[in-house]
Amino acid sequence: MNKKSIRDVDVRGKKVFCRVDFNVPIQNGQITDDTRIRAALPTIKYLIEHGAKLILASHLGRPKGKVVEEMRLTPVANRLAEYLEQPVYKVDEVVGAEVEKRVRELKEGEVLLLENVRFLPGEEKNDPVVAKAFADLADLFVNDAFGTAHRAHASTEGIANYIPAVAGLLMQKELDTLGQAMLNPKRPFTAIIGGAKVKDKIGVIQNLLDKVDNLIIGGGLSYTFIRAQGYEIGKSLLEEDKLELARSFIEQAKEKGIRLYLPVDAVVANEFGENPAQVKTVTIDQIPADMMGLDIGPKTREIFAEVIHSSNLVIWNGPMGVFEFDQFAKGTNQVAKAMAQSQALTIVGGGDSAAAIEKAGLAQEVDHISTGGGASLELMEGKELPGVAILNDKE
Ligand SMILES: Nc1ncnc2c1ncn2[C@@H]1O[C@H](COP(=O)(O)OP(=O)(O)O)[C@@H](O)[C@H]1O
Ligand SMILES: O=C(OP(=O)(O)O)[C@H](O)COP(=O)(O)O
Repeated sequence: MNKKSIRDVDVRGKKVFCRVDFNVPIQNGQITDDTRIRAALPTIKYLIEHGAKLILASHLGRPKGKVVEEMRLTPVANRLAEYLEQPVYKVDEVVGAEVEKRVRELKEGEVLLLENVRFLPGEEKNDPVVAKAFADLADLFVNDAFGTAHRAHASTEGIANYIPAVAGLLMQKELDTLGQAMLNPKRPFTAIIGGAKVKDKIGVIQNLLDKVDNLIIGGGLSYTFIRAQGYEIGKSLLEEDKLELARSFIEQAKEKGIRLYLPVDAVVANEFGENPAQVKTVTIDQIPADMMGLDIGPKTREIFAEVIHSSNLVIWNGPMGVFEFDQFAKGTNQVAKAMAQSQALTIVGGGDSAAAIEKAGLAQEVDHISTGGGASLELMEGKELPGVAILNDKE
């Protein structure tokens, strides 16, 4: 990495604004997977041990510029305090007089966590006023939020226009590991894309088509492709305005000789939820009009696992189904298992995919779990991430 890191600067006695990605899944006020909090610990501990006055900032979910009570970072502050075995002071605001006062009171080695930065409308707009307000709190900006490095927001990019900016240890590790894997990718190279952020992920497929040998598409994302193939998908997730694009990807894959694998069967339900009244497995051309696909079916699971076993590099981003509910977790679990058993270099990216592999108890069996889904995909496509580009270069 040609960017400066926290090891290249003196942080003692300095106020350090450290952007982390604490966007963890929370259900009923409880954190269900804290991988991202644990991943940020090396940087946080380094800064504490080296005498920084640490201001931590993160987003949680997509509150769209408004205060959403369930998206406060309080449970995160509590969990972090347990890991650090020291208090994590928490403010209920992102900027303002109270925040400034608490920052002034910070002593070396103490930690203050700001409220969810996306409560401010200016965060995602990368409003210079907000970026400057963040910068005014600190002497140094540390970006350790790899999972959000593909967003040019006030706390990930804008702030670096005003104060010195360096990478954290997680950011450095992610960039080095993923960069290394993509330098000379082992072949056959397989990418598995799933999940629900269709709009975000469909774009990366264009570039992946120039890199991979096999492309597997599952999860919510796959239904736009299944529809593009001409099948009825009932009430399944559909991104209508991406149908043309999906069609063109199917064509391009054919022309380029890339094997594109889409689900051939699905587990469908009459409603979205843990225990729908009707659940059944159907072939992909038989999805009833009043049902929705919530997982890949058994035949698809088998095919996807075979492709994984025959590859030498596999990147996986996004669950194959609504894995949060056990009866729709089989596809995701089978992919996780195949990844774990594979001899290939295996890289898992994304909050939910990481949570799924953690939940399956297979986290130790893959080569790298990236804390970024969209970010790792964009990096592997060859794009420069705005939250990295803005950091100070090594001299
Ligand atoms: N068939 C489906 N229909 C609706 N949602 C789905 C489906 N398959 C997966 N999902 C949902 O996708 C979400 C994860 O998507 P995404 O955020 O894109 O993944 P990641 O965080 O791994 O990048 C999960 O909450 C999961 O329930
Ligand atoms: O969870 C995240 O991304 P991911 O789902 O691609 O892993 C990051 O925290 C970024 O969140 P965002 O996609 O709402 O900007």
